[in-house]
Amino acid sequence: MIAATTVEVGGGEPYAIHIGDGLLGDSALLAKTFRGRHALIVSDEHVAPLYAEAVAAASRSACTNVQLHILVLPAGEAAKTFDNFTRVIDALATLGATRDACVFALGGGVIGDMAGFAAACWMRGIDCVQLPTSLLAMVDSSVGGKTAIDIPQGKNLVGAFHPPRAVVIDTTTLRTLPPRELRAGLAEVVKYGAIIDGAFIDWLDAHADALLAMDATALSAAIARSCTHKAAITERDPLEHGERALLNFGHTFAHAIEAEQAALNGGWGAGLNHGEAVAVGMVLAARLSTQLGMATMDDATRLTALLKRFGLPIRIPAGLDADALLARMRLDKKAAADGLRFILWDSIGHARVVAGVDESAVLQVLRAD
Ligand SMILES: NC(=O)c1ccc[n+]([C@@H]2O[C@H](COP(=O)([O-])OP(=O)(O)OC[C@H]3O[C@@H](n4cnc5c(N)ncnc54)[C@H](O)[C@@H]3O)[C@@H](O)[C@H]2O)c1
Ligand SMILES: O=C(O)C(=O)C[C@@H](O)[C@H](O)[C@H](O)COP(=O)(O)O
Ligand SMILES: [Zn+2]
Repeated sequence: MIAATTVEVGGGEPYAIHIGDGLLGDSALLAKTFRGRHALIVSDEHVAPLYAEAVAAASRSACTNVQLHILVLPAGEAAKTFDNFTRVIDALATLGATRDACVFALGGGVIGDMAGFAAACWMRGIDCVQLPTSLLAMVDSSVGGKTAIDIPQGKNLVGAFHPPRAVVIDTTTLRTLPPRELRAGLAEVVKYGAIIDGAFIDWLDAHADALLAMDATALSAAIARSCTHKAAITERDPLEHGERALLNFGHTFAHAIEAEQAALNGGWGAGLNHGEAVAVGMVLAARLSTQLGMATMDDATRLTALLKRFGLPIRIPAGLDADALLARMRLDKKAAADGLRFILWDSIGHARVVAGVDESAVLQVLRAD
């Protein structure tokens, strides 16, 4: 049994991130996060059969007259659509959810983003408690309040900032997570080391085998350190006016890869998943930093080696065209009138926003892969 930890997120809308074993069944904890009588548990077809009943039981014992519904959506990136968003809204309407209602987002980042967006929109904003069950959702998507759905033109293009009421991370749910999804989550863990915590990269190097073997102590430590970074950055800059953009390291490339794969292969989720695309994107961002004379090639090589060790892809998938990827990047949310903005680094652990990046340098990096 690993000792439970809490990371507090301050600012205008403070909340707590609870990390520990078995927390989904902790009715006293759920009672603290739940104000009203209506509860909608939104989950997916893989996660709901495993964990939705535990959350429902805890909600019923937290509030004896709770009106509760469990909505089960298809799993995976292809489900992060307007249609499924509408299904969440319909479920809230059918439940008769009042302003003190709560949406419990039980699943990976897809469910967290989509259910969170519905909570942001219903009656202009009701509580959303994030109950992440994938490593990626535990270390990244459940914290910070970015919610969204995908549209054919790009990832997360329709969404809102809506901080959760609380985040409850039950680390025992990782026991059922498929290995590929564990590795995808490790990509976003590596990201924190890459952007602001070089010592974390040393730690990840030293604990890579333990993490891949699902060692509970190593995983809990990685989750807590990642959440602490994400909490601190999003507390200081909740709406991405500045520093928060660092969390987008690798994402200009990753989102272009994900969108282009979707266009060529018949929908979102084809090919690399988000974490895998971020791994490739971080390698490309590191190489672009070298190309622009900001950083040495040694740092890019070290990052690439760590991602490879975690079983993550490090190259653009075959068949994706460099010009098509560049065109996708022009709709990146960080782009502005002065052109593309990338998160690049001076060295491991020292990233910054770079505006007005020359497209020819980007193309050179894409073509060299
Ligand atoms: N809002 C943010 O700040 C933020 C941050 C990072 C990523 N994201 C978004 O998150 C999404 C990716 O999230 P993801 O990687 O969790 O993908 P996901 O939600 O598709 O989950 C991955 C797969 O694992 C399954 N799964 C999840 N937990 C499980 C468990 N405990 N046991 C068994 N199966 C389980 C899911 O059913 C799914 O098939 C992307 O859409 C990405 O854009 C958002
Ligand atoms: O929280 C953030 O800010 C991030 O950028 C975290 C990213 O890992 C995440 O993929 C996010 O959804 C990307 O945001 P977007 O604004 O580029 O869609
Ligand atoms: Zn991401």
